Amino acid sequence: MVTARTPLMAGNWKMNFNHLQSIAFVQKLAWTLKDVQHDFEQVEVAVFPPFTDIRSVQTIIQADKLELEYGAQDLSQHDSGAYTGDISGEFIRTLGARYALVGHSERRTIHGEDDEICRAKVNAALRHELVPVLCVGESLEEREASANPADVSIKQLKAGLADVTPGTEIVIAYEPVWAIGTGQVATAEQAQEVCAALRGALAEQLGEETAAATRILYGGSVKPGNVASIMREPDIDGALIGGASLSIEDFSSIIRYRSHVGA
Ligand SMILES: O=C[C@H](O)COP(=O)(O)O
Repeated sequence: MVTARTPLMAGNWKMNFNHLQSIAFVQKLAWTLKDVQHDFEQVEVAVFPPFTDIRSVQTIIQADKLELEYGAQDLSQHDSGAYTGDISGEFIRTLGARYALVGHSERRTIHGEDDEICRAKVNAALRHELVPVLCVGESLEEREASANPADVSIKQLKAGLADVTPGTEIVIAYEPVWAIGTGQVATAEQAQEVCAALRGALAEQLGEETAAATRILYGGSVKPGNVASIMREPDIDGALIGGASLSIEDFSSIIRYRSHVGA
């Protein structure tokens, strides 16, 4: 059973793997974790496939009774109607998904999603009983221009959660844009500094109790070699993993960070 702040290792596949590849990957991941006797009560594992793979991933997880969770990489802020190309939270929830990413930096920068859209998408996810994973983080220019590296993330968090009420389950993912896909991971101290500030902002907005129960993930070039030091930080409750989540070896090693020497 997943309890508050059970570490969450979330693999964001981005636009990788077609539905056939997704079936093979999920099966192999499950076998690998079974072989190493992964304890799903200690670390929750979730995958975020492209929309077209979600049904296949659901079928494998249900048929083999796997303890993996899954979610969508995005969702529409609308529920139904004339929104060509959009996918509603209701469709995603009907496929058994638990999570939906909102405001990933690639959505913000490539698709122009601003804080208002993210706010509407967080609300749409909650309307359909999906747990929104709100992604926040600063670009390199923003980090260099600001006295406080957490300023941009706090602004994005407050805007995205503007309509959320205390006690609601949400997940925050801090992803400094300069660390995504670059191999340039934030140091554990840099990540902790911003995640602690985000927890403070959550306390201001939703109260101490909700802040203490909310998982805050770090994302940006997480690999088997750096995950243990990141996970030692008190305000980091998991990782949102891009590139390394496409390799069974790397992703399962990240999931098993507790077994790393010195972890
Ligand atoms: O959603 C995942 C992040 O964008 C991190 O991607 P990355 O691990 O390839 O740097």
